[in-house]
Parts: sequence; C-alpha cells; structure tokens
Amino acid sequence: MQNYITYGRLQVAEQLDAFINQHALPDTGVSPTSFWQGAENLFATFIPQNRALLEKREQLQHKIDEYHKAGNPVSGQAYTQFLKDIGYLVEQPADVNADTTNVDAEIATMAGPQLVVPINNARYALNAVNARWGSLYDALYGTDVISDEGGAEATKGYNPVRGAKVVVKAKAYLDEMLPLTQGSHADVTAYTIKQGELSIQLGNSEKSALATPSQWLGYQGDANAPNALLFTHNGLRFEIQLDATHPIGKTDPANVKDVAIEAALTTIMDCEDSVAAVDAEDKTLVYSNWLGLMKGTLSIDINKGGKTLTRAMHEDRIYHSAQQGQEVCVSGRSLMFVRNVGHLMTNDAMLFDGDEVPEGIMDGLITSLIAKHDLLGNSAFKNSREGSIYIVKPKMHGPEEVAFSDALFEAIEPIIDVPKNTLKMGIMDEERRTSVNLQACIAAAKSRVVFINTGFLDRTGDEIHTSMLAGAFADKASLKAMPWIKAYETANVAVGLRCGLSGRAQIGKGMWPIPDEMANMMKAKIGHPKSGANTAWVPSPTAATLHALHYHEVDVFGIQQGLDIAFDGVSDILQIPLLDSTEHLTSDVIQRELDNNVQGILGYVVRWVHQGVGCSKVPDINNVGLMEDRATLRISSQHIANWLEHGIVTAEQVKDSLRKMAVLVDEQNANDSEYIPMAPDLESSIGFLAASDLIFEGKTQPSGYTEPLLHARRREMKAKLAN
Ligand SMILES: CC(=O)SCCNC(=O)CCNC(=O)[C@H](O)C(C)(C)COP(=O)(O)OP(=O)(O)OC[C@H]1O[C@@H](n2cnc3c(N)ncnc32)[C@H](O)[C@@H]1OP(=O)(O)O
Ligand SMILES: O=CC(=O)O
Ligand SMILES: [Mg+2]
Repeated sequence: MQNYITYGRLQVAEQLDAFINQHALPDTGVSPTSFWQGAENLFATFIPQNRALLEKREQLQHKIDEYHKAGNPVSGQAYTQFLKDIGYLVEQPADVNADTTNVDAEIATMAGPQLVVPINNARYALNAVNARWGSLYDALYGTDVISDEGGAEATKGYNPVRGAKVVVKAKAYLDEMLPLTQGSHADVTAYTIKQGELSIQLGNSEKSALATPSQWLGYQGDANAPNALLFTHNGLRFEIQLDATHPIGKTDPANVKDVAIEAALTTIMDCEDSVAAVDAEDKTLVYSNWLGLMKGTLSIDINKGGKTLTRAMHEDRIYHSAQQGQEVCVSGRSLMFVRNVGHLMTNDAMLFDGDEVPEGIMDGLITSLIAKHDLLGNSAFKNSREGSIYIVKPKMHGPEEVAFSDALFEAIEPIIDVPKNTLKMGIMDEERRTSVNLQACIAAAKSRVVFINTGFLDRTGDEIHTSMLAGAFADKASLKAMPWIKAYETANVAVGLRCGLSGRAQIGKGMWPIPDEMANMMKAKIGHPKSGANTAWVPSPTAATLHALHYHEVDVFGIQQGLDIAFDGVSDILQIPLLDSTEHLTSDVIQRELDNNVQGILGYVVRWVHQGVGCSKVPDINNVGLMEDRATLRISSQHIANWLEHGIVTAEQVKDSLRKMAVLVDEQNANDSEYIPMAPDLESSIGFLAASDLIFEGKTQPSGYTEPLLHARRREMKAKLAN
C-alpha cells in the first residue's frame, strides 16, 4: 500500500517526497512551499492538455484505420491528400530559424559520438559519463576490429601478437589524425619537447615534424619527459601517452603506451526506453542517480577481476600549454543530457485529483530541479558550462506535441527559478507524424532545440503501427532497405540544416544495436558523419571510442556545406514498406522471421518483467547479441501483430513459436543466478504472459507502444515478489 503526502490536489508517494524534500530541493534556492505550489499548478494546467494530445493520436489513428479498411490507395496523391485533410500532415512554416542560445560546444560546434545509458544502473551511468575519453588500444584489443588471424586471438592473458596488431592499427590512425611531414608514427622513436617545440625523432635518425604544427595543444608531466601529448584534429582532442616503464610502453620504440581519444562528447542519461521504472520506488532511484550525477557525488564500489574499486566521476584533464601560455583544460566527462519519458504514460509516484500523473510532466519538473544543482555549481564538476539543462523528449507526435513540451518547459522554469530557455530540448524524430512535419516541429521549439535525432527504431515501430491495416509489411531486414527510411534519414539532416541547426544544435543519427560487432560498426557507421550528422548513438563506451575515429575521418561541418538542404522527401517517407504483393514468402522464411521476433521479444521481456532490466543484449536466431530496448520490442511485437492481422502467420503458429522459444530463452539465461525461468508452467509466468500480450494485443496498443503492458506486468511481478 503506497502512502502519499498531500499538497493541495497533488499527492506525492512518501519515498519520492522524502527524496525531493531532503535531497533534491536543498541548496537549489527553491523553497519547498513554492516548489509544491508550483508543481500543483503545473499539473493542473498541463494534465488536460496532455490528455487532449493523446486523444488526438487516437482519433487520427482511427481515421487512418478506417481509410485503410475501406481499401483506399496506400500511396500517391489521394493518400497524401487524405493525410492533409485529417490534419496528420500540416502546412510547414517557411524560413524557420532556430535561435537557441547558451549551447555547449559539445553540442553546437563539435562532432562526435553520443552514448546512451540506462540511468538507473549507476555502474554503467558512471562509466558513461567518464566515456568522454577512451583508450584506443583497449577498444581495438577488446573487439573484433582486430581479427583473430595469425595467432591474434584474445586469450586469457595478454596476447602479444594481438597487441602488436593493435599498435599497427592505432599508429595508422595516428598517421591520418596527425600527419607527419615525413615518415609514419610507426617509425617514431621519440616524441620530446625541445625549447618548447615538439620534436619527433624517426628510427633512421632523421627528424620529422607535424605537418600542421598547430595540432599540438599541450602536454602533461615534465617537459623533459612528458607522459602525455595533447593534439587536436577536426575539433576532437587526443593524447599520445608515453611511459617507458609501462608493459606496453617499454616495448614500443617511442615508449607509447596508449592513444587516448576524446570519445563520447555527449551522453544521454536515459529515464526512458532503456529502463524499467514503473512506480515510486523505481522513479526515486532514477532521480537519485541523476542527482548524484548533477552534484558529482554518485559513486559505486564495483568488483572487477577480484578487486573492489570505487567508480566515481572523472576530473577534467589539465595540460601545460604548447604555446607556453595558460594551461589547457579539457573536460574529463561527457556532457550529459537526460532523456525524460514521453507523453503517454502515467505513474502513481504522484497523484493529481486522485489519478496517476503523466510521467513526462513529473520527469520534466524533477529532472530540471535536480539539474539546477549543476547550474549553481553545487558539484565539484561542471556539466553545462553554458548554464543550460539538456532534456531529450522522445516519442512526440507532430508539432502540437512539441509545442506542448515547449510550453511545459517554459512553465517549469519559474518554478525552479531559472531564466527562460534554460531548459533545452532534444527532439527525437522517431514518430511518423514528426518526420513528415519536422520543420513545423523545430519551429515549435525554436529557442530550445538542441538536437533532432533519427530514432529509427521507434520510427520503424510507428511505421508499422500507423499503417497496420494497409497491408502486410515486408520482413524486418527488407524494411530497412526500402525508400521510406532513406528519405526519412536524408530529410532529417536537410530540415535540420535549413532550420539553422548547424553550429547551434546536434543533427543526430540512431543507435548501433549490435554491441559486439564493432568491425561491422566501423564499416557502417561512418555513413552517419558522411550524411552530415554531427553525432550518432552508440551503445557502449568502447563503441564510442571506435566511432570517434569516424569523426576524424570525416569533416562533418565541411560535408554539411555541400548538402542539398532543400530536400523534402515527404512523398518517399510516406511510401509504406509493404510486402510486394507479387512476392511469395516461403513458409521457411516466415517461420524464421517469426521465431526470430519471438526470441527477441521473450529474451528482452522476461528480464524486464521479472528482473526490472530495461535494456539487454539478447541473442538473435543466429546467436548474434542484439541490443534490445522498448523500441526494438515495439518493432518486433508490431511486426508479428501485423502478420497476424494479414494472415501471414496464424495465432496457433505464434503460440507454438512462443512455447518453443521460451525454452530456448530459459536455456540462454541458465548462467544468470537472478533469472526466473518461464518454463515449465508458461501460463503462470508473468514474463511469458507479458510477451504474449504484446503480440496478441499489439494491434490495439496506443501507437503500438509496449509501455502499458510492460508496466502492468512488472507491477504484477513486483507485487508477487513482495509477497
Ligand atoms: C532505441 C533506443 O532508445 S536506443 C537507447 C537505449 N539503449 C541503450 O541505452 C543501450 C545502452 N547499452 C546497454 O545497456 C548495454 O551496453 C547492453 C545492455 C546493450 C549490453 O550490456 P552488457 O551485456 O552488460 O555489456 P557487456 O558485458 O559487453 O559490457 C559491460 C561493460 O560495458 C559497460 N557498458 C556497457 N554499455 C554501457 C553504456 N551504455 N554506458 C556505459 N557503460 C556501458 C559496463 O559498465 C560494463 O563495464 P564495467 O564492468 O566496467 O562496469
Ligand atoms: O530512441 C531511439 C530509437 O531509435 O527509437
Ligand atoms: Mg526511441
């Protein structure tokens, strides 16, 4: 039984109330009385608007369903006109100029990776904030970017053959990032500082030099024997680290022990699709980790390799200047955004007039309040040096919903007593109604927008759900190769550029969802900077370190100059990726697609519902570990729902697949001591039932979202575990 503290029409769960009053509010300059009064007014104003927006989603979906049921054209002029008539496609305002101010350089003028991390996992969240810098040697050694060939397998201890390959590759990267007038970094026998100048000695006793001397920014240690040399390239910094006593350094001709590179420029601390937070207890953990990050106090003892270490936030990196001037200071931490939840869900951590409050309003208020600690300098570290609070708003459908968030932020600012437009907004372009109206969406938050990001995973789920009744969709792999997605990705960059985001905000690309396939990532993800995006999502610090290399290879801001910013693409975006009616899917292909989807759903959902894990690496049918979160779940569940709707698969077939895959998923988790198996009594496994619901009730879920069913089943599970 949840106890609440009452503030007028607002009730706050005891645990959350204690957290806010005792930990979040003190030292913010906001009195509890004015805060709770402001909160009550905020909910009174915004709850009705929030409900009306959700109602509009349903009305539009209903009209679209009726249109398809009547057998109307699924493409072309008639379809486009229909979308205009119902207000799905709106007139785009001309000449939108974003005018956001006080944006940190990591967002506005730099180009590099963006890491995403579940905020309720303190161990990972700390790792993420520290992923601003990564070891290139470790990232290469630990991944398949270095092949096993020639005896270079990753063995239990250090494998010198693999190590040698790492050094060769890293030095080849250095040759690109830091060209020499002659020779290669592989030939260097000494990097020294002589009379304030960088001196580079080659093995053949010749000297070399930097082709662009201004790349050298500074050094650490004694000028006579520096232990780190700092350089810059394409706006990113990196260090050559020197140590003659280090096991690697002492075997290197120039005593190079590593190359440290600036990696995750920004990190999204995620309260949304990678976390399972269903009640006051969970939300309090989410908010208290955010508070720890904003106050710089978050730390955790971890056990690694049999040793207990304390993980805490890293200091800035300070260097002697190469110009003999002031010292050079580079942030040691990734600049943090916080991703709030969207407009859909409610949560009983607070009640208003006795009803659960919209979770997005609660997140907006509390995460902003907490971030005020950063603005006031209540931390040993600085997040935003420009005095901004960066909030990612996911899953907004069209400009009205963006305008709602903009108004919400404007109403939160006086409650926490910060200037107007302190709260910045990252707009996820991940719902179809946002993609086709993106210019109007940016206009609706033009003084706050700090990014637009193509969240192609949710976007794919919405693609399927919106046109559920238009016909059967292509299989998942084919969906990614059809015209709509390319047009969506290209248009997002073009719209961002013509709305003036370059130099002011990020134009971002989506997640690499195969965390262990780094060699493939290195081939594929260079496409993101090449498309003109100055950031793209990565799932781990290692991926951030490797993806950073792409921004050394590609000068994003140069690319942006040459792009066709008039590109519109809406007619292609509106091409629904249906199965070609002439295409015949064999029963094997169908079964494989079904089993693969079911395996992913079960593998993810059972850990979500039984253990409260919001993001997991789940093996697919080929045993490739895929990052699964609520957005990938949305795709898989909507895809099966669509195939059920159009008779590609039968309910019995789906049930068979669920039963078969449940056994496999249990086996895959056999080594996890916390895991609660689904078999043998599947019908009483709450996780199994959640997975079935997501498929069989997928058609009627709002926008195909998975949250309502997941939350309900997780709460059921928590109640069961508590008894
Ligand atoms: C559609 C969307 O919304 S995408 C956005 C949501 N997705 C995400 O946020 C993905 C975040 N990534 C993750 O949660 C994880 O990387 C997973 C679940 C995919 C894989 O996790 P695991 O199986 O535990 O990874 P693995 O065993 O390879 O690596 C674990 C190590 O990497 C670190 N790590 C992995 N991912 C991250 C991350 N995102 N941030 C920081 N550190 C991370 C862990 O801290 C751990 O290191 P440690 O032992 O020093 O603490
Ligand atoms: O949030 C990201 C997505 O792809 O969805
Ligand atoms: Mg998403």
